[in-house]
Amino acid sequence: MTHIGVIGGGGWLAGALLRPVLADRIVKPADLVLSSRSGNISGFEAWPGVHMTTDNSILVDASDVIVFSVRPSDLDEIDLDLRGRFVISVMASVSVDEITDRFGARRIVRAMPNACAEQRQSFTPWFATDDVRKSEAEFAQSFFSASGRAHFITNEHELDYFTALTGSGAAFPALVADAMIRHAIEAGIDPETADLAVRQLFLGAATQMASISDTPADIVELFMEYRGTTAAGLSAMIDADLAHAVFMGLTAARRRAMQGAD
Ligand SMILES: NC(=O)C1=CN([C@@H]2O[C@H](COP(=O)(O)OP(=O)(O)OC[C@H]3O[C@@H](n4cnc5c(N)ncnc54)[C@H](O)[C@@H]3O)[C@@H](O)[C@H]2O)C=CC1
Ligand SMILES: O=C(O)[C@@H]1CCC=N1
Repeated sequence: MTHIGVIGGGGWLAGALLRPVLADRIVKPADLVLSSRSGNISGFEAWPGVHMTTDNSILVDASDVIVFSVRPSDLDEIDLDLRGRFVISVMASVSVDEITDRFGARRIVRAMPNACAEQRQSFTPWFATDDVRKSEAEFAQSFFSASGRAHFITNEHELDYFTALTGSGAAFPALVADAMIRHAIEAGIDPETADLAVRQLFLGAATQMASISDTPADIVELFMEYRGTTAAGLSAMIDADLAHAVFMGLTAARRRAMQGAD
């Protein structure tokens, strides 16, 4: 894979995915074309060789790999003939069948990264149609590995589930973190310290959960066994059915992901 074109290359997710790819030299700046509505894309100042355009047909002509990173609602205005081309899509809720219907491409990788890609900490499940060549699948794996953990899956429907579970990135943990910060402020801790404390807590917790073999359920059990302050807090949260709220949230997000592009 040599030349990469990213439609919607000025967006949040595209930048988060591409900066690690450029930093790791998986793609050379001169081999990358980004399209946007304005043609002026910031965030790539470190790689002045990157090409930018407002014209998606120029991008397609210059690229071996065409990456779609626009919002699903922006697709209607994109009219391209991609028959015989290799396409990677990171768009939520847009199936490979829809991409084939709209653009004619059959060699499609569909992936669901999240915005933690910017910190190289995305979890990125990806699916490939049967027609995708080995070299293209290898490119997809290395492209997404630059920004986190890329994970090949064989069932496209699971991507809609992962859109809810992990595509949301920091959003769901941030909701819990914000509730903790607000509680700390109500308890009299100054807002700056509360913010610092909870961010560090989440960093420590995430680092620990990623590095030890105990599951999250094991960690809860371990603290419950102390029958101390943490167990008192955990018991109250379990009694308040925190898990129910999480299940409701993930179910709503999955339902939305399965509704398709609108
Ligand atoms: N932001 C996130 O955390 C995640 C986003 N996604 C998916 O990634 C896609 C992009 O999302 P974001 O980067 O967050 O959105 P965004 O709004 O930041 O970026 C989309 C970009 O596409 C550009 N664009 C729109 N129409 C265009 C056209 N015709 N030609 C060229 N560029 C065009 C827009 O100007 C914008 O810069 C969406 O489909 C979303 O579902 C998937 C997982 C996570
Ligand atoms: O919230 C959204 O719809 C997109 C897809 C996954 C993350 N962001």
